[in-house]
Amino acid sequence: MSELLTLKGTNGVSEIHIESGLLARAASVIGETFSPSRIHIVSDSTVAPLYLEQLEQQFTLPVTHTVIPAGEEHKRLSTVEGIYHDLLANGMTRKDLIIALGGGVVGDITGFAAATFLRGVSLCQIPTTLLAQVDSSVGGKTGVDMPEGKNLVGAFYQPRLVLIDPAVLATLPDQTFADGMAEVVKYGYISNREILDMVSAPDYKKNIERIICECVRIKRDVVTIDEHDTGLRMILNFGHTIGHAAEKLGNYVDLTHGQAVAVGMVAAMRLSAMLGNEDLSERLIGILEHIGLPTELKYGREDIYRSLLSDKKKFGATVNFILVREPGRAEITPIGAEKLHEYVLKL
Ligand SMILES: NC(=O)c1ccc[n+]([C@@H]2O[C@H](COP(=O)([O-])OP(=O)(O)OC[C@H]3O[C@@H](n4cnc5c(N)ncnc54)[C@H](O)[C@@H]3O)[C@@H](O)[C@H]2O)c1
Ligand SMILES: O=C(O)C(=O)C[C@@H](O)[C@H](O)[C@H](O)COP(=O)(O)O
Ligand SMILES: [Zn+2]
Repeated sequence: MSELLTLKGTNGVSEIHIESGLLARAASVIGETFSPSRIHIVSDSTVAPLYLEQLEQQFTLPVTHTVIPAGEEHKRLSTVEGIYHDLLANGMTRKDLIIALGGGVVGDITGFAAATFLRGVSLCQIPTTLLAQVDSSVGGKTGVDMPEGKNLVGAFYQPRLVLIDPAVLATLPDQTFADGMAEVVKYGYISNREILDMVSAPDYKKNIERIICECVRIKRDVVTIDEHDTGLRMILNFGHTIGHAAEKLGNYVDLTHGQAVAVGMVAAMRLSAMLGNEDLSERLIGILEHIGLPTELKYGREDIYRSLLSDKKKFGATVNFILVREPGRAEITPIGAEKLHEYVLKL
């Protein structure tokens, strides 16, 4: 199975290749797109020992790298600063190429470094987690977490190339695979209910390539319509308003992003029911349990409410909340801060 999708963004076209075994011939695909003088690869301390050498040895031009410590708690500005120093020490110029080899953390940090270093250097994403393959490597959101909240500093910056090799998922721990499935379930609820049937099957992992292609296609279509998150793109935030609040309360270590999205989607379904819509939380909980994801918020509701006030969908005293009233279709619903407070306390 091999798929090529394109996404037209304001800083150019993003080509997204999906094919098992692609990492082994990444340099030849990269050579068809870029002609840099040098390449700098950013990876993390778990992914680098598994895949960095395999990638580096394919190039004949100078290749350097930065290996950052693995983990969400390192998705912060000081890590980006370290990458800038390595880029400068290795003489990277504007015509050169930066590659992100890793999960969503490496992708978001490296994307932000590429967007800002010398005011913009070409970027290739090679996502190695399911979450990064179905979501974070596509669409150009880059950035870092702040103690005050999730992803609060960043930039929109499209990678010129995204190389998705589902074969690298073979080394993922089960829990990290499940994290990616949280975003897959999100796509099912916001856009294509057939995904929900696929992931409910006992052997859903067998269909993972098909699932990846469908999720990437949905993300490509949404981002093409609203690259800068001013309207439709907000549906990709289903489960994230409360999810991000929980991630921050756990100091980015107690819950993974995927786990936070899982509990955030259940909370969003319950909140939707409080607004008079059909309660869809029971099936969602069943699917998440089948995948191995948590479903219940472990933090005080008042703390959750305070924490979600840093959400990027808040405008004045209103938060644009993402609701699903029927599987496969999401709605952006403005909720006043006072009402939201009342609902969150009842979750
Ligand atoms: N930019 C976006 O549009 C977007 C979308 C969704 C999520 N995100 C961000 O993505 C991040 C979460 O990404 P994630 O779940 O990939 O986490 P992650 O990058 O921390 O990766 C999870 C763990 O898996 C390890 N790993 C990665 N690939 C591996 C492999 N092939 N084999 C074995 N281990 C491997 C990593 O080293 C890490 O320890 C969050 O910061 C979230 O905010 C961004
Ligand atoms: O690409 C998007 O848009 C998304 O919302 C995808 C989310 O899965 C992702 O976690 C994103 O980083 C959240 O965006 P944010 O703007 O709420 O930080
Ligand atoms: Zn997400």
